[in-house]
Amino acid sequence: MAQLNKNLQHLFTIAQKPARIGIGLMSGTSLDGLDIALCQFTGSGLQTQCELLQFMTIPYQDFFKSEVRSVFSRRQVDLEKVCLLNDFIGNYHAELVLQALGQWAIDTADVDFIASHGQTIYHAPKRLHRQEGYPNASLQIGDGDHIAVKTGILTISDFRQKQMAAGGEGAPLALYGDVLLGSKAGEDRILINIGGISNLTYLPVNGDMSKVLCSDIGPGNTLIDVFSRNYFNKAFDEDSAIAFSGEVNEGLLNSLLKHPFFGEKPPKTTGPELFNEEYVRKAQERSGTSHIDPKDIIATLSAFTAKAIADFTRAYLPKGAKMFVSGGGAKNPFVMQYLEKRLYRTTIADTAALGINPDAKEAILFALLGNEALAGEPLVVGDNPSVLMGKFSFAE
Ligand SMILES: Nc1ncnc2c1ncn2[C@@H]1O[C@H](COP(=O)(O)OP(=O)(O)OP(=O)(O)O)[C@@H](O)[C@H]1O
Ligand SMILES: CC(=O)N[C@H]1[C@@H]2OC[C@@H](O2)[C@@H](O)[C@@H]1O[C@H](C)C(=O)O
Repeated sequence: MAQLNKNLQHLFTIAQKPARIGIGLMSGTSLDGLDIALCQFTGSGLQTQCELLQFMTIPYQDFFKSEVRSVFSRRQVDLEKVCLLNDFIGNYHAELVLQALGQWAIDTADVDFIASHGQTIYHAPKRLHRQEGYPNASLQIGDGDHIAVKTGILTISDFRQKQMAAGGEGAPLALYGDVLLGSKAGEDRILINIGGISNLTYLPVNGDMSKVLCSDIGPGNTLIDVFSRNYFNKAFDEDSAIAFSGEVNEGLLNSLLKHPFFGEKPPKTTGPELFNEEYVRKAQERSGTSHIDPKDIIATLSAFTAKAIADFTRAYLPKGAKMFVSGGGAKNPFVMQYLEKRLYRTTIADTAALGINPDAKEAILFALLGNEALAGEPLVVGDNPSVLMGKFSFAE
């Protein structure tokens, strides 16, 4: 029988290891930086044991942010810039991985794989684009071959395409990680991530996979960030200082919540393609609040994030479930307090209570999906696409 070539032998060896070291990379819609999670895995599927060995977020420089923003969630872009950024981001993320490994004093040869989300630049489920004959679509850039060649580490990337090919909207992939790491028999749980966009996974008390629900909810920090930048020249509303100094405008809040997306049944996905500056401006026009104090806009947008979560929870999830929050929004006290007030009968903690670092959760998710791509079996969770995701890039 012919020998497997070197790449396939390497793949085979890693796939058969009893334990694997993997790096998960997440660059989210907030564009704050690259999250890098170094994880050790034993087993796969529902038997997965995952230990977070190291984690860091390397903040992006302003130049990089503005380059990405020039194409991010925009319908009209400089196509050459998209092409350049795809390779540039792959290369740049590889450099950041090498930087992190250097700081942790870990040799690249000790890492079995990198699982990279890339940078979403456009997310277009059918519910958004509504173009006859076109499928659900989503585009993540930051090419995996560049990461593999530059780091010398087997890289798995572009996870969302397979999930869409199998009928999904390409998100939230948190479903798979939350089921594998977050379920606990005897406890009704809601795992919620408040990043640029907020999403949640409901994990039922009896482990009934047909009842698991994972969906985007609406804006997380994205609108708060945009308006903090525009009006206050701040990347975000740190510790809700601006929101606490303003007042929620109920007219604007109601207008923001009036969009068919909120009435659509979950699971559903969204992004800054919908929840953007124009969305807010239109809501302001409709509610006659175009000239209110910018502090009140920030307070209202923070309330919008929290109320959308509370409304979703009340509409679709059983009372009494415990809520565990992750993502940067968990550090926004205005959002958290508003949520606690609206869901006063719900116990709310951050995912640290489950032993999951709330900042690292999404990067861990991708490491986990990489581990599954190597050694797992497609997970069956209700009607959700049951597939292993990710494309393999070899270093040589
Ligand atoms: N101390 C803080 N006070 C208020 N907000 C904060 C604080 N720290 C972080 N944030 C918010 O969290 C955001 C970053 O969140 P996170 O890193 O979870 O987003 P992301 O991973 O890019 O998003 P997504 O999950 O949508 O892809 C910041 O842009 C900011 O809005
Ligand atoms: C297309 C895309 O990048 N979506 C992100 C975004 O950020 C949060 C929310 O919208 C979620 O659907 C998803 O990311 C997480 C990691 C997910 O797929 O679970």
